[in-house]
Amino acid sequence: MFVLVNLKTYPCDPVAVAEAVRDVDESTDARLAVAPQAADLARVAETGVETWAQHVDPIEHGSNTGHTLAESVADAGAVGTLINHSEKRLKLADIDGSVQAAERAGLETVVCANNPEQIGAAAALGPDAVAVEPPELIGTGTPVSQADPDIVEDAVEAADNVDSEVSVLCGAGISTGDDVVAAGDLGAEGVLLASGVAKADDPQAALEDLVEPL
Ligand SMILES: O=C(CO)COP(=O)(O)O
Repeated sequence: MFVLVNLKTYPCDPVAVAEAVRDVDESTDARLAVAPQAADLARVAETGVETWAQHVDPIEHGSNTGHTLAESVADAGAVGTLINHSEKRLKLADIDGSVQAAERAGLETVVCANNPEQIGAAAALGPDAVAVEPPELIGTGTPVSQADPDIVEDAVEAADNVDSEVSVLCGAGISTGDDVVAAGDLGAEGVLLASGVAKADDPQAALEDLVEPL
């Protein structure tokens, strides 16, 4: 299983969480990674943890003030990027452009979507993976893999119908090892999660619990 920890703009210490993710990664067969804010990418990557961006824009080098260039994200040490997170939604054409920009820069891509119908559309754009995250469950602590298992199974089917090479992750409310196991049982190859680790008093202990059954 792939466990991708999105730090959003939570007031955690990104380097401390990154070090915890790195240390737990060494003790498990699961693949762990962390997605800090763009401004924190370089110092997070310096810890040695697998580092992802939260977003890249559908642009090239040039006059694009305030945008996030995929090549700069890669130069800062990221190996992948989220695209179209529920909290950073893009137009379809821009999702397509961001996937192309990420691929141009050698970044792995996970395109997020709200439901299985959108997952099918996202898979058609050729990312490495898609992630289904029902917005109403994000940050609630109610895990999608238990509260809405159909949405995960339907997302897996929708992606498979379009392109069987595209992996499916799920996210929202996932905070325990049981939640991750349930996601895997529904066909997901990984989970996206945030508050369960980024807002935990002890992020390392939260991560150890998450990967313990994997
Ligand atoms: O949005 C998410 C991950 O990208 C999910 O957030 P929570 O794990 O806090 O529900």
